Amino acid sequence: MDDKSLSGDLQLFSAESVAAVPQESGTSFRGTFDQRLCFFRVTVVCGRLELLLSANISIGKESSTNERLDCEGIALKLYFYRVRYFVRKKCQVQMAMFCIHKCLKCGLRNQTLKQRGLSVYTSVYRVNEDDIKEKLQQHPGGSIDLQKDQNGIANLIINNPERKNAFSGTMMLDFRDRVEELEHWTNGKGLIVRGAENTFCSGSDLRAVKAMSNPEDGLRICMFMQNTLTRLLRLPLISVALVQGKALGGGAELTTACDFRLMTSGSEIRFVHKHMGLVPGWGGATRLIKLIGYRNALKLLSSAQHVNPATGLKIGLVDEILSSTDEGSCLEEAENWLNQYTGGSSQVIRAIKNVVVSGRELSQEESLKNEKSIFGTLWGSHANLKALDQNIKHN
Ligand SMILES: CC[C@@H](C(=O)O)C(=O)SCCNC(=O)CCNC(=O)[C@H](O)C(C)(C)COP(=O)(O)OP(=O)(O)OC[C@H]1O[C@@H](n2cnc3c(N)ncnc32)[C@H](O)[C@@H]1OP(=O)(O)O
Repeated sequence: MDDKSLSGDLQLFSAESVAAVPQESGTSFRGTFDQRLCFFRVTVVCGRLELLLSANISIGKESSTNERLDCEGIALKLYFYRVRYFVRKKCQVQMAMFCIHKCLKCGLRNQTLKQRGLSVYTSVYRVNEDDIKEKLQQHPGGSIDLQKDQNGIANLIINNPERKNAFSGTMMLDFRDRVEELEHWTNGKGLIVRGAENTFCSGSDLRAVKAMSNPEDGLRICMFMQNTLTRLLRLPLISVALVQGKALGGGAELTTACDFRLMTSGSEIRFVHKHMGLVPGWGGATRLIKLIGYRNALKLLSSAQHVNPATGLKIGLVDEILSSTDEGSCLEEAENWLNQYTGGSSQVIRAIKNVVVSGRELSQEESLKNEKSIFGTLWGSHANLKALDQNIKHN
């Protein structure tokens, strides 16, 4: 693994961001830099506030403006787009520019001065994660299991069958850790998200929900899960939710954080939030609208209706109805379905996911820039040269 740790002081140069960040607290950062991908993940710490940001970096030689700083002969420029965070009141920082100094112990000098990185996606927030971590730890049960195979396909398994795979507190923490592990899995191409023992997931563990039913904890859990599911959706892997049995509440929301959904006959997806006196809080409503449109999303959320495979297919929530129902055969079917999209070089598959996600999440201009940058990483690459050598015909 090429990752290097960085830490140091942080200077904020955008007037807007300076105004938004609490000035009384020292601002510092810690982070990791993936040298292979030129991808930088950093947690900015302002007192009790923590922002989790990720970006690629462009390395150039000029250094004159405020946003650039010459570090050991290499100017670093980090752009964080649309940084959103919450202190007591909501703040939004547009285009915060960070400059890093005294931190380049990682030998960036030896890097090629060529931009090779992944895109700069909008960042996700992370507020007082430690506070909620302590509380989540008090609600144990089940696990989130990750199996990665040699072909670049992983299985992420929600494993708490005694409670129909409801998410206990520790499972939420596990889930975040497994997603982080996948973020670092550079050979990966595809991901199947499924539940143990023939059912998907019944949402949050209601015992934990009851114990943390105050609004403060509710918001913290909501942000924690939004963060993790956003990271899941942005993984450079083609992901599929294999829905067997029931996907309820948070479980239904989880299906929307995958690129595709496959359902077995007899299974159902159901946004039961209305009946719980709630709306989705794990980002499920936001994603659902993108998947099935405003009107269909409004219908599903306001009726809390059961979505069976046929309805799911009709409204575009579901991509395929699987013919098998037993666990092993379903999994095999799901793997075969996914293989249609994950064949070939992992670099290319990951790049495809990258440009598609950035096309959806970024402005047209930002996405075009990202596409150019990703294109630049592939032009003349091994896969590209090999294809040229083979003189392929596409008829
Ligand atoms: C909506 C907000 C959202 C969030 O943002 O956090 C949530 O996800 S809240 C949770 C929403 N989900 C539910 O309300 C599910 C409630 N449970 C059911 O509807 C049913 O249990 C089921 C999931 C449809 C399964 O029904 P069935 O097949 O008949 O099995 P059982 O009912 O006997 O369940 C077995 C066992 O599992 C326990 N269980 C199921 N789901 C949960 C859950 N989410 N949290 C805690 N425990 C759950 C169920 O209580 C049974 O246990 P015992 O009663 O001890 O036998």
